[in-house]
Amino acid sequence: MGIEIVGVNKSFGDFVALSDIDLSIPGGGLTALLGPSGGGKSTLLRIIAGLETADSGTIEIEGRDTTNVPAQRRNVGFVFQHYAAFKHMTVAKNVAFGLEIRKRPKAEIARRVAELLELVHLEQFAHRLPAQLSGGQRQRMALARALAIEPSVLLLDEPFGALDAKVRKELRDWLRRLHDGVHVTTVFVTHDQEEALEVADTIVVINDGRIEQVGTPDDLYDKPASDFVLGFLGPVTTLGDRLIRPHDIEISRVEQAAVVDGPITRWTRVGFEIRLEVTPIDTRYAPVQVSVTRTEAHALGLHPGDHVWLRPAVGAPSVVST
Ligand SMILES: Nc1ncnc2c1ncn2[C@@H]1O[C@H](COP(=O)(O)OP(=O)(O)OP(=O)(O)O)[C@@H](O)[C@H]1O
Repeated sequence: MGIEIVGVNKSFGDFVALSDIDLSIPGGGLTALLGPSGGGKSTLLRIIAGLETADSGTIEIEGRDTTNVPAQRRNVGFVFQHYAAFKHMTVAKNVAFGLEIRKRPKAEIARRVAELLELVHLEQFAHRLPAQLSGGQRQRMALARALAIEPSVLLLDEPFGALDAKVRKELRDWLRRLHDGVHVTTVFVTHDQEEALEVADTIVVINDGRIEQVGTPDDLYDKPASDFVLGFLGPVTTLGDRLIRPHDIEISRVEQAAVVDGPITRWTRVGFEIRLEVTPIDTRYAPVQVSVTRTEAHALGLHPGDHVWLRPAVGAPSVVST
């Protein structure tokens, strides 16, 4: 059933943080709220959790209207970027905490904690203190703790944001696998488009307090609804009067039907990729950035200064430049 958000607005003083948000988050899926800093992602997540109240609108979680239900009764698990663990308690005690305050039988708690620690691959760290874990291990403990109460939804606010790139990458693969095993409706906030494209089933792009687009990673990548979405998911350039990705441009050294033509005025090698700038002879148009692999450049016989003809590759997504 998932989460139904209808007509949510939120302002802080004069500042509009969220404007008329309507959103259905599918049950059992992994949904990313993606957008630039300050766009309103965390505010929306906190409203779903009940940590913040909307000025208007309703929130339904798994078919139950929770708009006026306090956070602790919404049955949500929440993980923040900087997880506040109980420093004096062992990892196992931290994970058990939610079950202990719910006064579950001791044997059940012990069994559940063992299961959860296995799930997050921390079995051998059960008796350590949080300070004796790495950042990535601490976030995994936070997830185990959030999952302990068997929440109907799991809400993650930049859960890997404070970790270095390599650990982030490992944890995002791990989160995907964990979710494939647990299937709890999960919503996570990220400003990293690669993280969202790689991990999520559904991506909600949020900018300036509004939803720009909702779709699968393929939908967003192949059919961006706006120049903002196209630009947010990776590098873009202008080709004539359209925005397009630099690797979606077909380049030719022989004259062909083209949007623009002109000399290669810049040539930069970055690993396997060559980034070119072509300055159109038609001065109404801006220089175009084109990306080709070294193999392609070689096959096409391209060199700095060559005159080339550019057009969009067949099926390449593009939007009118505004
Ligand atoms: N309690 C508050 N009081 C005043 N302004 C707030 C408050 N909480 C958030 N804001 C403002 O609302 C806007 C949206 O914040 P929010 O944290 O939701 O954005 P975000 O998209 O999650 O960005 P980030 O990735 O930087 O956290 C920001 O401009 C922020 O300054």
